[in-house]
Amino acid sequence: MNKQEYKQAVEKLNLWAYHYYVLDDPIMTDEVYDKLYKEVEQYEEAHPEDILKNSPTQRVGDVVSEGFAKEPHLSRMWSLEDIFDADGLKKWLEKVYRLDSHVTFYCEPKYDGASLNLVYENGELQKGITRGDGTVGERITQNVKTIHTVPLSIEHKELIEIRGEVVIFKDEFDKINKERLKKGEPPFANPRNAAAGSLRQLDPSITAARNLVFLPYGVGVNTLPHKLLNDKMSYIYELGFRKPPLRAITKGYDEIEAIYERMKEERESYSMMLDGMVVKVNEIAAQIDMGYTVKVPRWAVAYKFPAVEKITRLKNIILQVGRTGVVTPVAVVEPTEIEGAVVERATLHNFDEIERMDIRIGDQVIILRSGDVIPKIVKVLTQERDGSEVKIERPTHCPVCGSELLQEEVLIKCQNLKCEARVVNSIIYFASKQCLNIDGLGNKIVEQLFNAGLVRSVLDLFSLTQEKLLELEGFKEKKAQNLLRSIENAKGCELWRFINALGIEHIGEVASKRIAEAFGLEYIHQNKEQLLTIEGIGDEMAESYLEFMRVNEETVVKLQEILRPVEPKKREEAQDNPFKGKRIVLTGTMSEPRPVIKEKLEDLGAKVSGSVSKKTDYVIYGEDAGSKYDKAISLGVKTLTEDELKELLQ
Ligand SMILES: NC(=O)c1ccc[n+]([C@@H]2O[C@H](COP(=O)([O-])OP(=O)(O)OC[C@H]3O[C@@H](n4cnc5c(N)ncnc54)[C@H](O)[C@@H]3O)[C@@H](O)[C@H]2O)c1
Ligand SMILES: [Zn+2]
Repeated sequence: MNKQEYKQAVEKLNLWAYHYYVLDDPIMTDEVYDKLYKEVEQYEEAHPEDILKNSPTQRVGDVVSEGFAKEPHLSRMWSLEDIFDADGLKKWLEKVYRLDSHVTFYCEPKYDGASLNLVYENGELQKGITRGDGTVGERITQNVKTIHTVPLSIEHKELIEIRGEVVIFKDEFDKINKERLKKGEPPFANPRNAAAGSLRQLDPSITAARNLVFLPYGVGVNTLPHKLLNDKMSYIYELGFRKPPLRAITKGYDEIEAIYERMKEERESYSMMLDGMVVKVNEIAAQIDMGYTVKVPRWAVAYKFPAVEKITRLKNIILQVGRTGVVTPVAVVEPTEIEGAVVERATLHNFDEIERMDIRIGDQVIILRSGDVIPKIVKVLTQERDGSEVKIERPTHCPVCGSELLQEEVLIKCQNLKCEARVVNSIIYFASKQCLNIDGLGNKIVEQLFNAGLVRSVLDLFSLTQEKLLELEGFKEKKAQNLLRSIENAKGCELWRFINALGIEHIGEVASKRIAEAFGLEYIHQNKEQLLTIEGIGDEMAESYLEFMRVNEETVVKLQEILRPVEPKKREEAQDNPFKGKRIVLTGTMSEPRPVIKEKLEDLGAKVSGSVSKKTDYVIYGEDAGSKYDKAISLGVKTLTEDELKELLQ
């Protein structure tokens, strides 16, 4: 890098940082930002006389935006030095040991969210302030007060600044984005930007609706007597703040590496996004001795996890037609490795989204892969275009059957009930785990049966014979017998599975269960009024159900005769008890298997469901409770241990 390139790099970094911090809408991946940042740092080390005042290395990156009152921090807030691999850790440890060779290390997650400083005085929350430039932040107290995991008062009476990260849990993030897409609003690029954007809303009711969670990681001004950071943090958690999913005291390189590997492995299962692990000197006296650079503490470092966002190129768009006829665009991208997996496909949601992003074939894009979900395109790097990119047209005809497509709100649909893609996918769905769970009837086999003309509808499955199957490629006696047996085994299934397997639009597993419970085998002959008495079933669902039954009654009756689904058993009215009529969610490992406890609670007249919402009355948790417990806390839902549950029943 020469001086000219250095100047350009600083400009670039500042532009990217502006989009990242101020607009909460980054235009570059962290990986690329971090790489250029490192290069700038190296240049500055070699040429200290050239260091520009506005270099990102010279200041904490956030900018204080207009619209909020400025508020100075009582003590400075810092950023963190980043390291990316074992070598980086070794070098950092050498530096630390040169300053003090006796220290131990406190390791905890590096949460990917927005920093927040809380000022408590006389045990009351006085102020909530963003990090800003580290010295002055934005006063956002009203917004902060809407966050359930921020206690409004604490048992600690002396002045204290409690620092932490505001995050959005992953499931909440998915929910928000789904809702935004449904309303035709642009989805957030990632949970970090969603959290930062939600925190800095001028209207606190928007912040309140986003279910933000506060996770403390340190203190500023304080009078705490503890000599170890670990003890300080334990005290903070005791005050009513949320604990991290994993923290540990480590002695040195090997132990730090071990806990880093563990956290990296486990992070998928945590409710919040992490972008690394923070390693901090545990001894407070040593921290004070080591002090700070212009920007970061010398006693802490962020040991980053491999990036989940990468830049790649959009090669093409393919259209998939689902069982309901919805045509979904899927992006084909240049193969890119993310965390060990090669990514070649990514979701694009729908055509409104394609138009909103103005994504074109040939564009450079940022893709995000988190967990098992299909990677998403979160950003188009429009600034990188060279003019050769090609616009994407909305399809007018079904790519499979050629019939004209219909635009229904944000969805484009093939209306042809006989469309091959629709039929094949509905058979696949019929046989899938959450429906009739027919072993051995996956995508490939269904396509084979369809193409051979053996199965043109789900009814045909039940007239398959060994003879016919043996004519197919790859089918030997054993395989044919197994398939026929698993189809036979679907008979006598639970009624809800049967209803779910019909694939009625808007009627999923939960609704199917409720319909089965409410009406039993009378499920066909219901009217709208009766359907609407079921909790969770609204207008749209009821109408879709009725329309389906009207059109398909004959097939449904035939299927029922073949499959003979069984009704759920009726329970007797429970006697009065604290759980009667209550909505309950179970989580974690309990003294008995959860289905057993569920059964007992249902005998008491409780409704046990799988996900926590504001309407949940109790979350009962066992050991290793995870995201459901977290969600209960963030929503303010009452939680009970298994022992407390038993006590209430005595
Ligand atoms: N994509 C882009 O265009 C772009 C632009 C600017 C910055 N960035 C990213 O932002 C980062 C730099 O920003 P930064 O200066 O805010 O630093 P940072 O976010 O990497 O690290 C410091 C912050 O980490 C947070 N944090 C989370 N857990 C913590 C813990 N356990 N202990 C202490 N702090 C914890 C705190 O809020 C602290 O302020 C880089 O990783 C960079 O990739 C990206
Ligand atoms: Zn079609």
